[in-house]
Amino acid sequence: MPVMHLDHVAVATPDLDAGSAPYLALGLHPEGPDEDVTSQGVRVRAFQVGETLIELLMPTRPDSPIAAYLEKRGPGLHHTAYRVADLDAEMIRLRGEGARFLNDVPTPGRAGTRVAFLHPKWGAGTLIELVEHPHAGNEI
Ligand SMILES: CC[C@@H](C(=O)O)C(=O)SCCNC(=O)CCNC(=O)[C@H](O)C(C)(C)COP(=O)(O)OP(=O)(O)OC[C@H]1O[C@@H](n2cnc3c(N)ncnc32)[C@H](O)[C@@H]1OP(=O)(O)O
Ligand SMILES: [Co+2]
Repeated sequence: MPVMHLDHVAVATPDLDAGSAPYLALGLHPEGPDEDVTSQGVRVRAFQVGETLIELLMPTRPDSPIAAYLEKRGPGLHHTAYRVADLDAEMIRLRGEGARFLNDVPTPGRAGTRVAFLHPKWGAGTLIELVEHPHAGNEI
């Protein structure tokens, strides 16, 4: 069984500056510049907390999954993401356990990562993402 590591906790917000306020008050600082992830229609601002990031996600187009989430549920916790060393192998393993992925194949994520999402029904009511980093960060 692979070791899992909490890579990030994602929060949906309609406004990155307003959404940042609680984290700045907690004394956290953005990790680098905001990043547009065009494949997902989001702009991301990340705050490092230990080995985990809080990622604020703002939609950049109306068909973004984050725009749909904000419309239905309003701002709040969107998903948790777990770092894996080999995403393709982990997708095969989890499919063998009956997991229901939303992607057939990995898609680009933030900072050069490859990511895949599991359906919230499979995640017992939460959206779960798996993340593979492009370099040594995979050694977990
Ligand atoms: C920054 C880039 C990248 C990274 O590097 O980390 C990202 O994180 S991108 C993040 C945004 N991208 C995604 O979320 C992609 C995967 N998501 C999706 O495909 C869809 O959002 C979804 C999960 C399939 C939902 O799509 P939607 O059109 O809203 O479908 P439904 O309304 O039918 O939802 C089905 C079912 O799931 C519940 N739901 C939806 N979103 C969530 C959620 N975030 N957490 C928990 N549950 C969720 C929804 O309420 C429905 O439940 P029922 O009503 O009981 O059927
Ligand atoms: Co994510």
